[in-house]
Amino acid sequence: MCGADQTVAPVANNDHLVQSSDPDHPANLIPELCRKFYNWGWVTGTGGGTSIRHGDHIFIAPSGVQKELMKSENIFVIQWPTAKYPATERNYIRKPLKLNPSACTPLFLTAFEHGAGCCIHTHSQWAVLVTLLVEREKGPDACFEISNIEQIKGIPKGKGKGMLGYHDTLSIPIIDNTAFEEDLTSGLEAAMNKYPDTYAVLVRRHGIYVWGDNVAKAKTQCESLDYLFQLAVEMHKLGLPWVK
Ligand SMILES: CSC[C@@H](O)[C@@H](O)C(=O)COP(=O)(O)O
Ligand SMILES: [Zn+2]
Repeated sequence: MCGADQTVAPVANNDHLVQSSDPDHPANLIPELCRKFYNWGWVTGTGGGTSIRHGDHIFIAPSGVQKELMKSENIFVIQWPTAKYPATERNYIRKPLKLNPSACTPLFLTAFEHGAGCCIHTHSQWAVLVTLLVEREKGPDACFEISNIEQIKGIPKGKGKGMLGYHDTLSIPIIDNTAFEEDLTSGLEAAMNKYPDTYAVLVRRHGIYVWGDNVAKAKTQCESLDYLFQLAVEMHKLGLPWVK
């Protein structure tokens, strides 16, 4: 098309940031992943979610919506890097009308500060049950530990350290839940500082935050952990120890 009457469509609210025909674009991947996570019992009843960093943009789902029905047009975009607090000053460069960003946003941003490319939050019942089986008396030292199970090899030893081996012990720190999601942020930061090699933090009576260098790693690590939590619950019922 050419000629003097050619018009340029106005750019409204940076909508182009969530419009792509690439299925791997974060604005398409987040809804697609959440549909899978819903079917796995990870994000039912609006709980849980996921966020992806793509260059200097963070893609975040809205709050309180049916996560499995979300569309790319519902996605928020934040310019990265950004301050985590206060919420109102977050640098949203795309904000869908009539929606609020996920209450998990400061927790996702904490994972990105830690070098993650994707962070997944689930309300998996296996994760919740494991937090109930680990003794609470251990306080800030509470950790889920398991060894000598093949699937442990799906979890990294730490950044640039390769994957855990069959005989290694996997340790996932557990923090206490809070009344409001964003108040979990300091607990998450403390657990990350105490366990700098961890890629996940369990939240007692709530679920888990899992992150990875990219989407595939965050997803497969989250799958491996969920497998291990389910196995651990069944082992507990049979009186089998988690660590050999
Ligand atoms: C079922 S309510 C769950 C929320 O309080 C929270 O824990 C959660 O995981 C999702 O928060 P959201 O703000 O909808 O992204
Ligand atoms: Zn939650």
